[in-house]
Amino acid sequence: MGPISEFFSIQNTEYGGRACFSNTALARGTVILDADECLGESISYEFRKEICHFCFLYNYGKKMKWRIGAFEMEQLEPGTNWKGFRGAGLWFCSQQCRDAFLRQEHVVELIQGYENLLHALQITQKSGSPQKTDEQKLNSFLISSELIDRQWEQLQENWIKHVLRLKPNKRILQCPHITEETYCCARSVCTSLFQLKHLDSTSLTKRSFDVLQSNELSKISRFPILLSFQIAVYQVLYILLPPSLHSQLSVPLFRHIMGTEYGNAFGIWQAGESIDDREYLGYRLIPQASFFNHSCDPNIDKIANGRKMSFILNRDVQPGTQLCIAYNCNLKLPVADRRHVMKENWFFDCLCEKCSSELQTIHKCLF
Ligand SMILES: C[S@@+](CC[C@H](N)C(=O)[O-])C[C@H]1O[C@@H](n2cnc3c(N)ncnc32)[C@H](O)[C@@H]1O
Repeated sequence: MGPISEFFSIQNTEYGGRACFSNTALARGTVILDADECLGESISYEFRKEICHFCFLYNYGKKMKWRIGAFEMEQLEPGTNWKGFRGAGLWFCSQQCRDAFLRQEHVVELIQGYENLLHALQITQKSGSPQKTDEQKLNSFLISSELIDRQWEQLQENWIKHVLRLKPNKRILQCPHITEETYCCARSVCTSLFQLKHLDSTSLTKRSFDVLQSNELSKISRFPILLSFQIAVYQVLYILLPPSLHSQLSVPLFRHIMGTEYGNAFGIWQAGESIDDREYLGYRLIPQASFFNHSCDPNIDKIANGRKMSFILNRDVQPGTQLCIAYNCNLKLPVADRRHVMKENWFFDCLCEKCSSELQTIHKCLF
């Protein structure tokens, strides 16, 4: 994959896949990585108007003032009729953030994708509630990788072939009911498809994304209902993406996006509150920053500043030291509770140095 930073390299560990190790002795305060290239983000539906879509500012529930209107769209793409444009479900904290968002090359494709999804959500919301899903039944399936593969094969063999046989104007009828969750997830995949389409294939983000660890099986095994949810998101995108992004959508890429976002995404949190009190606002995927393992005694602090995420050493380290961050967990909890949080939220048994040594101590006391 090539180097990510001059300060560290990625190596295998015995306990938890790959991790980052310092190349030299490093001093406390060293910024070992500044990352601002996001491959996708998802803002929770209830907070969609309260978070700046560009810098992720959240101002204690205040609605963001800036939107994109038909006027801005006409400037971006003159000659297209933008009457009836709904703003693509985007809110910004300032004109600067809105303009920075609009300055992205080819951004009209992305806005068109968001707008289609928003339009479809609004139609579904007007048409009343969907048939109730039998969550209990869906969650009782015994999941294996073969079963997941089979479901996707069936989608390709049956549903996609059926849709392709229909006239384009009839395909919309095959779109599943869109919930707020489907909408948010589809939007996030839409962003990833857009970014991946326009990223240089040798860029660090692209190279990192390609080799991210997928947690598809562990997550779906824990919540089998997610398999049908993900298939529904795929169907929504298949029907609603504009042609420029539709051409990017394939089952393997979609599965990689969905499988990797779960274990690698960074939460977007309300700033300035304690870990137990702050609001969870959404998440974003920053592939080059996704090779840090978790430690319950992390030597790296992660600081979010607008779109940028900085990773800063909180102590001096020797060459070859593993550089770890803390995933979202209250580190003051006892070892069993911390490990429970990691298992429930991140689907792994934490084997960081602190947990290993505390577990050994408990073991020695008991036996
Ligand atoms: C964000 S990724 C970190 C990079 C990952 N190790 C890799 O090879 O791509 C998170 C995954 O790393 C592993 N991991 C991270 N911290 C760990 C820990 N303290 N104990 C065990 N596994 C860990 C888990 O498999 C987790 O799902």
